[in-house]
Amino acid sequence: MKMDIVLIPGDGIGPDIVREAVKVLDAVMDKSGHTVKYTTCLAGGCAIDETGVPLPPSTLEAAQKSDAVLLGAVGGPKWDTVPGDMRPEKALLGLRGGLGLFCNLRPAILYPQLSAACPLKEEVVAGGLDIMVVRELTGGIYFGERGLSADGQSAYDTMAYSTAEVERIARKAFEIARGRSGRLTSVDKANILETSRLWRKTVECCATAYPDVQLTHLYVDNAAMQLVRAPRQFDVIVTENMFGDILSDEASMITGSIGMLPSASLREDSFGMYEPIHGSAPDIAGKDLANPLATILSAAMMLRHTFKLEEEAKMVETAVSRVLEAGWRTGDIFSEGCSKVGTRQMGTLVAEAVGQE
Ligand SMILES: NC(=O)c1ccc[n+]([C@@H]2O[C@H](COP(=O)([O-])OP(=O)(O)OC[C@H]3O[C@@H](n4cnc5c(N)ncnc54)[C@H](O)[C@@H]3O)[C@@H](O)[C@H]2O)c1
Ligand SMILES: CC(C)[C@H](C(=O)O)[C@@H](O)C(=O)O
Ligand SMILES: [Mg+2]
Repeated sequence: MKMDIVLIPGDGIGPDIVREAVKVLDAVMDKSGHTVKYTTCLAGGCAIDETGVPLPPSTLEAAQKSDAVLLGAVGGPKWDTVPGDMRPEKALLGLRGGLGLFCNLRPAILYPQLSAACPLKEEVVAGGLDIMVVRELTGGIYFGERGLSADGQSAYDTMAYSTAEVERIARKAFEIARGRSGRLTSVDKANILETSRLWRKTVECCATAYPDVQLTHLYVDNAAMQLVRAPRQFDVIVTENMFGDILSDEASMITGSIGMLPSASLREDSFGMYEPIHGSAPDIAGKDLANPLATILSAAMMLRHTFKLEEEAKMVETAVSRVLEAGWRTGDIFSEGCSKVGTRQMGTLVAEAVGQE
């Protein structure tokens, strides 16, 4: 198979971590005989600096023509004062919205080797943790009308959802839950928000087609609390855009670090954009300190979801597991008795472990 992949390294640690994921993808190509063509494109702060806009039309076009996109991260203090519509983060919304990527999968898996890096008590996570957060990605408050009054003294953002938008993400979540333990938690704020009441009603309607899936509803504040009290009660969580953003950062820390959580942003066909859930981490950018595993695991999700190469995806995940088993850790997941490595060495170790017997 020939894969046409657009790379968008972005800002901060973005280039560091994408470089390591490419190392690992190349190792997979060597072992599997597939071939890949990379096209590197600008988005985010670096695109503002080069072209004056966060998402150059050429980047969106290249992404549209490709099979899949691997993105690092965008943003940083340098661009924090630019007007809202021109911020680096707008590039992400432009890509997600422009490519129609409504379904964001964020798997929070606690590798048994990383139990010491999990901040929760041992007994709370005993038996492991494997939660799939299904986040609606092209609607809600991120994409609603917003504004600032002329005198700068008031502002608004609008959260809007249609039944159709809720239905398509709910169906995805039910399908995913059906393929796992059959438990689905829908998270909303139906005690306050009209959009959440529509969300809940629509999810309930969808549920009738999935009698084998056990559906429960939680308010988002309770869900945030339950995630640290008893995270093992969750299997698949489905929620709207902003709640999913916040809950996935929280879930990531239970797995040891935000540097461990990959994501896939999907639509109905096989195209996808893959990125770690964390940001550009300006505090550690360019210092060889970033954990590249979330990006490497995002590349594994790309092999699985876009290219349907399950075996190759598992090769990458097994390689990560083996490197952790051997005690190698970046600073964010380090614990006593382990060996500390930098971004580059972690990438090299995983690439070397790919396809090892
Ligand atoms: N998808 C994206 O591109 C994305 C996501 C979130 C934030 N951002 C942007 O990134 C910038 C920084 O945001 P922030 O500080 O709130 O969040 P962040 O995720 O960049 O960093 C939060 C903390 O986690 C650490 N961290 C993040 N990724 C890490 C990794 N791979 N290895 C080790 N440590 C890691 C950072 O050092 C920092 O201490 C902002 O401009 C924000 O808008 C972009
Ligand atoms: C940078 C921002 C737009 C983005 C989001 O909120 O979706 C990020 O936090 C993420 O989780 O991917
Ligand atoms: Mg986020």
